[in-house]
Amino acid sequence: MLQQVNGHSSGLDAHGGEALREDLQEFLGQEAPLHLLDDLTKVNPVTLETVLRCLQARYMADTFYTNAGCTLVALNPFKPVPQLYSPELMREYHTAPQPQKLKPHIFTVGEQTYRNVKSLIEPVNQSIVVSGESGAGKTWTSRCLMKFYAVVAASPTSSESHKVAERIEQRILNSNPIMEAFGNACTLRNNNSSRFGKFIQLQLNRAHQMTGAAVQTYLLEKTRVACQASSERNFHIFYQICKGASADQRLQWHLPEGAAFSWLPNPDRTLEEDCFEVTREAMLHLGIDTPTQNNIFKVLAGLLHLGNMLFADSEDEAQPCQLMDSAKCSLRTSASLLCLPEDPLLETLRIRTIRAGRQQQVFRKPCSRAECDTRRDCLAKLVYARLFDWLVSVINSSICTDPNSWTSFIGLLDVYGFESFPDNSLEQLCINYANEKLQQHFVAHYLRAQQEEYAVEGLEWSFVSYQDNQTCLDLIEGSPISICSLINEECRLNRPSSAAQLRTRIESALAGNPCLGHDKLSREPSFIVVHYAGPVRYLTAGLVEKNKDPVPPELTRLLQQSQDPLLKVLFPTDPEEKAQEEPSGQSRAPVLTVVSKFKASLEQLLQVLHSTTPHYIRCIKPNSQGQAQTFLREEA
Ligand SMILES: Nc1ncnc2c1ncn2[C@@H]1O[C@H](COP(=O)(O)OP(=O)(O)OP(=O)(O)O)[C@@H](O)[C@H]1O
Repeated sequence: MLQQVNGHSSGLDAHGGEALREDLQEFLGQEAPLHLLDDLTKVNPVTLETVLRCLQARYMADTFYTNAGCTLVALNPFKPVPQLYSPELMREYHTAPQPQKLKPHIFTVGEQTYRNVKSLIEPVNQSIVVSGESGAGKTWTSRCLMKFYAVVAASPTSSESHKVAERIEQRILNSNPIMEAFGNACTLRNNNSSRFGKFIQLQLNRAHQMTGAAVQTYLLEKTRVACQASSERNFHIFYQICKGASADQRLQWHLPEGAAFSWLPNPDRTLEEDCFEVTREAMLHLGIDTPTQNNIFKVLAGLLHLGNMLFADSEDEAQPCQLMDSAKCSLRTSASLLCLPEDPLLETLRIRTIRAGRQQQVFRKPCSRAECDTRRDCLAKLVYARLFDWLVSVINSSICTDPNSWTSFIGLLDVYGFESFPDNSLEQLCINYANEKLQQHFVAHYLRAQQEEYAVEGLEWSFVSYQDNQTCLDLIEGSPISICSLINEECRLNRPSSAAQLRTRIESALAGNPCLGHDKLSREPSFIVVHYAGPVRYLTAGLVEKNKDPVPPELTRLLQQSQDPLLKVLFPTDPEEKAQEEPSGQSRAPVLTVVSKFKASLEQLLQVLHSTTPHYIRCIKPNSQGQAQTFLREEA
């Protein structure tokens, strides 16, 4: 990133432009050795064209890792390359006197990080930030790094401690199939797409052996339980139980072969991720016994039947909507699987209770068909999200050790990449906000720190102006007014406001920010945020409601009545919890919106990252079809 004074200027005056073209031609003329350039900073001149040519040449030569200064670029091979991840190779990088002299690899990053911990130079704790778009290989890379540490952070001398490390290592590795079964899904971009972010803290003792780990997850895409985009699927676990259940289990869970579920689209598509046995095995290893597993799967089957409960429009507004004839059986089955009384389940879905007046009188109001659907979906999302959090806590209690037994850690961050769809909403806003924060962290750490270091050392160099994304972050999260504060304000005031009004409020309050734009041609009310990775158009419709993520208290109370052992754990009848569940507008407690919770967890994460020495791996998807040996530059 740093440019020497005597090097080639990037300013394109007439002579400079000519010089650059000549350099470019000269560079591209040497096609043959291009793939041997193992550091993109050695590419000269550094242009999009030359960098992509270099990566392409390396990809075609089956060389998937390239340094880019302090970052490692990882190209997704889209084919198995077992020799690249063998334990022998791990040991080779681990024992090399100077691993950075070996070919670029994620193991170089892994080993460098490990040596940093051993060196005890502050900050001792390390983090590896794995970034890239969906399907680029972040989860794969994180998994490989975990395997690397499981091998190199085990003690070769003491067989007892080796066993302990292996046990912990195996448990840590076993957390992957569970989290992927419950948190990953097949999307248009990736058959095994993580629908949540995660930070794994690998904990090391004084002897630098792995003694435990802790997982923190971020923003599970729970809407997927009840709503899947066309050609996408629900979370893998639903397909696993439908495909992998035994005849006996099918009877117990009411899942006859070929049963159709509205929340289970594309069931005919079989993926390697559909392996129920792998999930069950991993759960067993982490201490989730067979009866508890069966309980989990029974509840999930209950949710599938819940999804088949379709309501008909009510002719009289004063009367509750009726269930469609075909859905009556689904009500019965769902109620029985969730151990809920049938009538209260139906009533809760179709009748809203409102408290009003000084005495908080309770009124019952029949819901419209759309409201019934929303309440049904909300019930499923509520159960699934709590189940996911509970699983993460079970995983943590199985892989965590006594806080006194570890002294340092290596954190692996696998976050969702930057997203831009034709229509974007709150989910993308949060994801892209997280990416802006990480980009800022990256910029601050490498570019600014290094340039300042050069200045202090008096080295001769020319200042490279880099894109600082503070303006964009001010727009999203700044104080006192930002997009986040404005949508939070709408939630707090709980006033009726249309999508158009929200757009106007955002546009007028933040007009001065150059990162805010608007799409004149857009028919739906929207605003544009010019992110570091490109402009994204967000629709304002539904933003406030999604941000509130309201859970009608009747739904929680209903689930607290369940006789199912798992649901009893997920929905305890704790008075404090009851108070928290009060919907916005009825409670005096400050509204905890999706955005404010996400912002708080992001700030916590950044604090952890700031306290560590960071390392970056940027995963790149060479084509969007997932094909090996294909590098499509226009898509990169
Ligand atoms: N190093 C690799 N070797 C072989 N195949 C790989 C490698 N990295 C990724 N893949 C393939 O690419 C697919 C997508 O990778 P992965 O799931 O890690 O992407 P991701 O960046 O985590 O995506 P998302 O953000 O959607 O979760 C994998 O399922 C695997 O088939």
